[in-house]
Amino acid sequence: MWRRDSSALAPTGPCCLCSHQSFTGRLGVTQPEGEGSRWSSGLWLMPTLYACWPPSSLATRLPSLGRHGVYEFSTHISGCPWLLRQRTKSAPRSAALCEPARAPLRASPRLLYDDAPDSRCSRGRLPFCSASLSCLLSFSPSLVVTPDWASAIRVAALDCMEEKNQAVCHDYDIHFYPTFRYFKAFTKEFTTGENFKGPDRELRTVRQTMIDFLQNHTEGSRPPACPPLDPIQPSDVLSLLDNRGSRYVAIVFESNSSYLGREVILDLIPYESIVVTRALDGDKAFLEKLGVSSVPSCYLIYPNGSHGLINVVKPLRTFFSSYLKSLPDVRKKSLPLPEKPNKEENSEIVVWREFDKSKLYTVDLESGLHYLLRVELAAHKSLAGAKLKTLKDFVTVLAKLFPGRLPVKKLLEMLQEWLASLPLDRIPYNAVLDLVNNKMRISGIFLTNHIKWVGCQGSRSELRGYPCSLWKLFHTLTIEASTHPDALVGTGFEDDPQAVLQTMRRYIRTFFGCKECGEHFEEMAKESMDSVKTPDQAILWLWKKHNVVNGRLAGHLSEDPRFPKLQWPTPDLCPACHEEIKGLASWDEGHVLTFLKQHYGRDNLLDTYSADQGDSSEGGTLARGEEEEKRLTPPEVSHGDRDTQSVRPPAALGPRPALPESLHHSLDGKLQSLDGPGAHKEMGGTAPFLGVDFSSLDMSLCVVLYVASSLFLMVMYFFFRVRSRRWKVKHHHPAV
Ligand SMILES: Cc1cc2nc3c(=O)[nH]c(=O)nc-3n(C[C@H](O)[C@H](O)[C@H](O)COP(=O)(O)OP(=O)(O)OC[C@H]3O[C@@H](n4cnc5c(N)ncnc54)[C@H](O)[C@@H]3O)c2cc1C
Repeated sequence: MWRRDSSALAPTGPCCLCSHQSFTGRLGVTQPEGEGSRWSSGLWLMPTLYACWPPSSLATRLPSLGRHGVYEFSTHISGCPWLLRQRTKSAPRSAALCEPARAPLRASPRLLYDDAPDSRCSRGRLPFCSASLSCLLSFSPSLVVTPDWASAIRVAALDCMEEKNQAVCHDYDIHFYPTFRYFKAFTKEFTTGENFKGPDRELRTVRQTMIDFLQNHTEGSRPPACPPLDPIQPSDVLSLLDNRGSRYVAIVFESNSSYLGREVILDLIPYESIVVTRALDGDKAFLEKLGVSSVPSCYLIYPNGSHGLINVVKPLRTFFSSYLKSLPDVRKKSLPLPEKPNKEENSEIVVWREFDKSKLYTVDLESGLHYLLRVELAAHKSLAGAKLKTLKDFVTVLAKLFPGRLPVKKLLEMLQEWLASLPLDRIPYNAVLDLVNNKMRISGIFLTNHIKWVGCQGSRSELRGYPCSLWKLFHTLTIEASTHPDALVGTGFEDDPQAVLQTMRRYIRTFFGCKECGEHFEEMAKESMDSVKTPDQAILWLWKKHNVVNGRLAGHLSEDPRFPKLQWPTPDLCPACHEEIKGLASWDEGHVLTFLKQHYGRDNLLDTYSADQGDSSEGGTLARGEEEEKRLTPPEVSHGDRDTQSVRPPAALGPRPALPESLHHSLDGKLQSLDGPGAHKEMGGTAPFLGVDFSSLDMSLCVVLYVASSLFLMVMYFFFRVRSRRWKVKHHHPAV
């Protein structure tokens, strides 16, 4: 039976890292497909104290984990069953695990997950919980340090409380918790690893120890992905200045004791077209010659040979890294995407639209709304019960809070009023579509009927798009709810600080085409949405959760290399949002809130690229020849069993790679059906009547004729009536 010994949990400094521990690991093990070809070093930590079980070795456990286990073991430096468990979601995470570990572990390396903020575990909110294993379990192991470093050094945590792990813990002779062990790259033989030797267990110390550990690899044994970390000499700097190359070279000048340069070097590992190196500040005359008056400073050599110091608001790691990552042509190395079966789709040309990332574009929000109302909802043949309620509430929130252009707002209001006045408890989706398409042709009501991404455009057609616009829409709604508190009066949502979040949550759960995303979001919502007590907290909640998703998806196939998933806003967008406490990057939430209100506020909305509202002839812009703007009107007929399945967006909508394979297949099937004959028939373009197709023009003429003939009949009626009266008066002979 395992036993908890809370007295032994006390953070007794170096004692927790006693040298007699041993812990094995073929960490620094292989990628599955490479079998030894790609190696990285690794660190394991043992954050909780529990007794261990009888011996067994990790090596003997590996075969039983199968290929998947080896994969987990290698890519995340873990063969830990709990990691597999986390992956397969077979066992729920236990929040209760936080509890026993709280106080005793206060001084442990809580900031190991500094780069993956989560409200339950992040610094400041639940500091005592922060070192508990369950918090660690919440994150992808590579995030425990930072995803950018993952190809050089990986981190995994092993829970010795888990019965399955106790044999391993015993085998490695783990007695104290947390225990950190380092395993060098290319380690083939069984080794117990190196113990962490540091003055404390703060994240900064652990991170710096990791850097030392990486640097201590000899030249040939360093993980291939890890760039040289030693400083270069002034003569090397001079030769770099003389040589023009095809990429940027950044040189961080710093003092001997600084780790900033090495951190920036590691931060830039996944980026191409840039090399980062570091030099020390020993030779003052040389620094003066370059104009370096203080350290740390970053000197940049541009591909065209020009060079100079870069200007950042604060000389901090995040600011330097963010600046370098945002240089023109500096991109995240792209991961090979699975080949698309359709060659024609492959050759699609994406027209690039210049945009300002500090602005919000109406066209993104409207394209998102178009997709949501005309494509995503179209997957549901009819709407009833909870589904209908979700739609009604969502449209109400949209109608009251959408900050965009008037014709779109009017359309949403019309839809909301119609839905609210419906006596029915089941409506066909087509009725909604008729309204969205404004078949009544009421002037001043209009929503674009095609996709055009600007701030949400991807460098490839399958990246970004709709999910990006959805995030932006939801952020905008939370801001509107906070800045216009009266907007929801009379809707039943007044005084509900969670109104937008809960409505969004239900929309995502019920209608969002990416089911997996919906499940992830639901998990986060369950965890902490209820803690939101004010509209401002709702803004911050969504911002934090979006960053959690960003953290989880960094390096994922769905990541656009041109728009890497970063913790947002980046320092260049909001320098005041970032601060450093004890060497650790952190957020100033007050400034973040101000920034979000400005960024997602009405005044920041740009109408550039938006469809001309006067041109409500559906697809005016398309007619102007922008080939990549596909109309996305689903067929009105044959919904079949679509009620239960999602219509996958065409290539332009993303995030295709993020979706599970099975979903791809079903969605592709739907898409093919959309591509079939008649699939692109315009909604409202023709209306069949007595077997004859009438065009919109025919219908309009009918209405005009109808009105004209009614008027004519009325005029005739009054004319004859007046005439008959006159005739009566004229021929009236009063009786004598
Ligand atoms: C609710 C929801 C859940 C999702 N879950 C998953 C999932 O589980 N798996 C998956 O593969 N994909 C998921 N997605 C899709 C994924 O999050 C991205 O939307 C998609 O990969 C496109 O990424 P992007 O680069 O356009 O940036 P996005 O993450 O879509 O962000 C769009 C824009 O919002 C701004 N932004 C970024 N971060 C923040 C922030 N923290 N706060 C405010 N604004 C910010 C930036 O300007 C950014 O360009 C989800 C989408 C949504 C709407």
